[in-house]
Amino acid sequence: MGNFIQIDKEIALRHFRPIEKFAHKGSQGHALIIGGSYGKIGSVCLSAKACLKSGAGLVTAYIPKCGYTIIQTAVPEVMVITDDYQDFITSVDHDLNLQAIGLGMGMGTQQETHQALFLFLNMNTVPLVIDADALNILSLNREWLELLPKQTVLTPHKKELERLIGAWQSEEEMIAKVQELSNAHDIIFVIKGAPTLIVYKEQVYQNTTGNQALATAGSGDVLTGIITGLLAQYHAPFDAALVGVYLHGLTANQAVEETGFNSFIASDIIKGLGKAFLSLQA
Ligand SMILES: NC(=O)C1=CN([C@@H]2O[C@H](COP(=O)(O)OP(=O)(O)OC[C@H]3O[C@@H](n4cnc5c(N)ncnc54)[C@H](OP(=O)(O)O)[C@@H]3O)[C@@H](O)[C@H]2O)[C@@H](O)CC1
Ligand SMILES: Nc1ncnc2c1ncn2[C@@H]1O[C@H](COP(=O)(O)OP(=O)(O)O)[C@@H](O)[C@H]1O
Ligand SMILES: [Mg+2]
Repeated sequence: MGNFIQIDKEIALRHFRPIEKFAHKGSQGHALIIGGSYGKIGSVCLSAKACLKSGAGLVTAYIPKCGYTIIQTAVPEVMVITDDYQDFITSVDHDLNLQAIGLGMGMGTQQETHQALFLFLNMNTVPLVIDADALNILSLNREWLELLPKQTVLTPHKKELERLIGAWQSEEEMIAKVQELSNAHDIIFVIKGAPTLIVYKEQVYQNTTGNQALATAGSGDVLTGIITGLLAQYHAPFDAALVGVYLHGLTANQAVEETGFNSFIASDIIKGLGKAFLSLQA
């Protein structure tokens, strides 16, 4: 591993913005989570709940109709807008006043969803966190990177990153290719792994929290929700990514005494966020 800036408690504290005493849900920002398809609505439930439990004031989920009862039952605090189509997203229409949007989890890569993403990116100006299938669709339409707002946060795991930038022979080559895209489009990359790296132009940060308990379905969906929740609270995108990655991993460090590495699931990250936030005090 190169000599990267280590994301520890001191660094995370420097980039963290506590909630003010006289905050109200309107001042804590409104986030939109866009994703889901038949059989993968859970990824949006996880992401939306993580977004709320990261302090966002309001969270709305934009999902296909099949997920309506599921998410309203699973996460009653989250408001819902449904696509016209039953099983996957075919257009993204909303007239909400938003501070952050997280998208891609469980979205699938149907042709109609490609079109929906293209039209959405052409009209969107809200800060974005892009994950999972939205990344996979971007990989098939690389020219759409031009449409992203400045300082958009991308959160690929290694396979999603390979689809986006092509294969690499070394970590140095991977980082060089990522920095090229980061500089060209003003993009923040959260390269999820063990450990996770955050690359933004010339800067490379390495997370110091997390463990193999996180190798479980939905843990990346939860991270997208956490980063989107911090972004909705007016953190700068880089700060939201850095603090989100730090807290996400910290929940695993703090939980394994009880769960072990095997019995820690993505919902446990959400459950552990309170304790992780409490640790983030001087
Ligand atoms: N409850 C729900 O609704 C859930 C919904 N989910 C949703 O499912 C969608 C697909 O997400 P996904 O990451 O599973 O699929 P995809 O990108 O095709 O990767 C598959 C292949 O890529 C590799 N690979 C995977 N991870 C890697 C890693 N960390 N590091 C390195 N390599 C890695 C590995 O390939 P292999 O190594 O086997 O060649 C694997 O076979 C997405 O929208 C997500 O949000 C999930 O979040 C789960 C819970
Ligand atoms: N062995 C590990 N050590 C530390 N973090 C891990 C490990 N395995 C997975 N993770 C973390 O878990 C998350 C996995 O994300 P992802 O593959 O997108 O999950 P999903 O798509 O199922 O939600 C990433 O944040 C990654 O850094
Ligand atoms: Mg993922």
